[in-house]
Amino acid sequence: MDYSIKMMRLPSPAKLNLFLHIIGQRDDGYHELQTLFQFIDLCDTLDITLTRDNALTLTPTIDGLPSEDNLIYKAAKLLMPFRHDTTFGATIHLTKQLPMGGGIGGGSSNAATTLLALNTLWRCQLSLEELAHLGVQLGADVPVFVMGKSAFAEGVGEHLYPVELETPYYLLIKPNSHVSTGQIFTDKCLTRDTPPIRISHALTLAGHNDCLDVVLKHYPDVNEAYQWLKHYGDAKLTGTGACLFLAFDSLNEAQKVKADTPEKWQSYVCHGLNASPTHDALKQWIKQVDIDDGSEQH
Ligand SMILES: C[C@@](CO)(OP(=O)(O)O)[C@H](O)COP(=O)(O)OP(=O)(O)OC[C@H]1O[C@@H](n2ccc(N)nc2=O)[C@H](O)[C@@H]1O
Ligand SMILES: Nc1ncnc2c1ncn2[C@@H]1O[C@H](COP(=O)(O)OP(=O)(O)O)[C@@H](O)[C@H]1O
Repeated sequence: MDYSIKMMRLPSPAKLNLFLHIIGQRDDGYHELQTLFQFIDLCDTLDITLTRDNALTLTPTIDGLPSEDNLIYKAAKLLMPFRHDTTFGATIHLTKQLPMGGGIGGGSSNAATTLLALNTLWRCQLSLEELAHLGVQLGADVPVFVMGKSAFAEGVGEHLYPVELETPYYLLIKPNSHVSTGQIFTDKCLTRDTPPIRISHALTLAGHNDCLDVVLKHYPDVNEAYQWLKHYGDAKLTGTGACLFLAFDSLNEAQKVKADTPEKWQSYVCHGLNASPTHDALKQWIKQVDIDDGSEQH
């Protein structure tokens, strides 16, 4: 297989936390969670090209985020020691669509997509479990994107149990606030003692988000959006916010509520997914490269 001048375009999806229970706190201050992750078909796009210059180039620069701090760059750096050939480098172009810092995991998803793409292009041959283990150093949400399946998660999000969930349409609303995850987890009023549930109950339980009350208290704009969305059904917060979501059986119903959404908030209609589209696209790419190489040899 000739990977010498290969270019890959992969989607990098967002996630929702359908519920997020805080069941305790570790000695190092980190909170023990039980959460249900589902992907949605709202995605960034990464164009990754293999180079032979042992360098990493990331474009464009995101305002206020130096390239070295971008999780894409950090993920690529982590994988460098595993390259088949030390001349391998990469250029990566990010087309950002996902709102940042909204609890939908865009940065973690971009990191996971980078690990998956470069593992193939650089012929590192790491297993998904090994990539997830590397990725958790960058953020607790990276492993679920690496593994690529909707999952019930425990620990800080690294113990994953794949599950098949219903796949409704969602209306996703991004209030204008940027919620600080650290601030929410250090709030004295945060509920940290939700009784643990068994995985067998994860799919039947309505579930809740223990961060909701604290986020609503600190961020009036999120509170306003939540009170508004609640009129239409069981509105939920994803992660530590600021994004809110509501499930619908039909696309039409979701679009109707989107049309009513005040313009001051970004809103999106999307579809729940049980498998990450990154993995589907990567499989397609590998198949295509095999076909191309086969036809070149004849
Ligand atoms: C809450 C979740 C749920 O999916 O998602 P997001 O809202 O970020 O999407 C994640 O677990 C977010 O994990 P992660 O992305 O690693 O958190 P960071 O932003 O690095 O955390 C910022 C700070 O929050 C605290 N923190 C974070 C996670 C956790 N389980 N317990 C904590 O106490 C720590 O003090 C940490 O330094
Ligand atoms: N590629 C990236 N995309 C988005 N955010 C990134 C990226 N790399 C680093 N970050 C940083 O991570 C923070 C959290 O981003 P994101 O994953 O979008 O939100 P959340 O963790 O709330 O779901 C951003 O505010 C930004 O500073």
